[in-house]
Amino acid sequence: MADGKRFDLAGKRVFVAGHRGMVGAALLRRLSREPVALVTASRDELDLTRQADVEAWMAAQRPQVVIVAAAKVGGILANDTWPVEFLEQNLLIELNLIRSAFRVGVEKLLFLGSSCIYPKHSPQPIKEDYLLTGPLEPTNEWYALAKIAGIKLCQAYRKQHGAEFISAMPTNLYGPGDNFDLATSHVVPALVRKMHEAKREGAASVAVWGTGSPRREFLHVDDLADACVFLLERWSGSEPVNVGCGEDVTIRELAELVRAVVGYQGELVFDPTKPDGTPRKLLDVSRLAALGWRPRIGLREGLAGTYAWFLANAAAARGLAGAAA
Ligand SMILES: NC(=O)C1=CN([C@@H]2O[C@H](COP(=O)(O)OP(=O)(O)OC[C@H]3O[C@@H](n4cnc5c(N)ncnc54)[C@H](OP(=O)(O)O)[C@@H]3O)[C@@H](O)[C@H]2O)C=CC1
Ligand SMILES: C[C@H]1O[C@H](OP(=O)(O)OP(=O)(O)OC[C@H]2O[C@@H](n3cnc4c(=O)[nH]c(N)nc43)[C@H](O)[C@@H]2O)[C@@H](O)[C@@H](O)C1=O
Repeated sequence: MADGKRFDLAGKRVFVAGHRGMVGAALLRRLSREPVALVTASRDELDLTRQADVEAWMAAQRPQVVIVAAAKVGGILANDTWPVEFLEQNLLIELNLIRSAFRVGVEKLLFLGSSCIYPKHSPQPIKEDYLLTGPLEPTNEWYALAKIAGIKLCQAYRKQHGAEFISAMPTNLYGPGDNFDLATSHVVPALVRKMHEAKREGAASVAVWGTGSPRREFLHVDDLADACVFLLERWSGSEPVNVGCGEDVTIRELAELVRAVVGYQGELVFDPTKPDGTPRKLLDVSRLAALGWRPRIGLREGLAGTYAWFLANAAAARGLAGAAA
């Protein structure tokens, strides 16, 4: 904790908003190891964009801890294609959850930002206080503005009311339960699916978006979930905390790694008509490291595990329902 005290999760009712998503599911796996009462609500049970429903549900369920892992999330093309949904839905979800958490006396709330909300040309590695110091990446400025508002709202509730609302800034995430729909997914699940299908069909090449030169830092979602529990117990500052692995690769290097993991023999063809996005967004993770947290899952090991999960769950994986494995 910024002030040294440790928040004790034991015996608490913990609401994981967005529990069916990649991060939410990882949080359930991680929290199942803690003596807590897990509280969840699917979108059918509770549409988090509907204020009155969220207020009524929170008043009835009275969670003591809330992790905001629910959001409208997508890759670079999805963000660029649907600015209204990425701005509007994320503002509504975070406003409803943060506001009703305060109204029902939630003891601690963790909000998730993202490395992509820092200024496009931040000095590297990116420190938490670089937020709002320059123009955003145009492809996801809508999502970024919503996320920045969420961080600021948590800071406002702490400043005005002393609320224990904290924020984390995860880097690019991947792992089991990711979204494999090629139109809306992030790069890792997209390349895993494309190379798997190319291998199965004997295709001579696989299209990789952009030039391959942008650099990205990738953290396995199980490491993120562990960092979230760590921060709930040990961080009580107003400032967000970067969560990453401290190293990055080019998209070309990532594609070559995925090709090796999938066992695809064909060519990679780079498509410069697709956006590269931010040239680099490596996080400075010294604040989290100073608290004593380290990631455990390396990229190659994590990609292999993700592909294994994909093979075992292809028929049911999001964006793949019914697709032949
Ligand atoms: N993936 C990444 O690389 C990164 C993600 N993050 C952050 O982590 C969090 C989770 O991301 P991730 O797990 O990848 O995203 P997913 O899309 O996998 O999960 C998002 C979850 O939010 C739920 N949700 C969305 N809208 C609503 C709604 N209106 N009502 C109820 N539930 C809703 C979804 O429900 P349903 O299953 O029904 O669709 C889903 O379970 C987000 O805050 C994201 O910004 C931060 C950095 C990187
Ligand atoms: C995670 C974080 O950051 C996200 O931004 P991003 O990191 O640019 O997201 P991305 O994973 O979609 O792309 C990473 C890079 O990879 C290249 N790339 C190659 N081939 C494919 C491909 O087939 N699909 C995709 N999606 N990208 C590809 C792509 O061109 C780009 O250069 C935000 O949208 C936002 O969601 C956010 O919170």
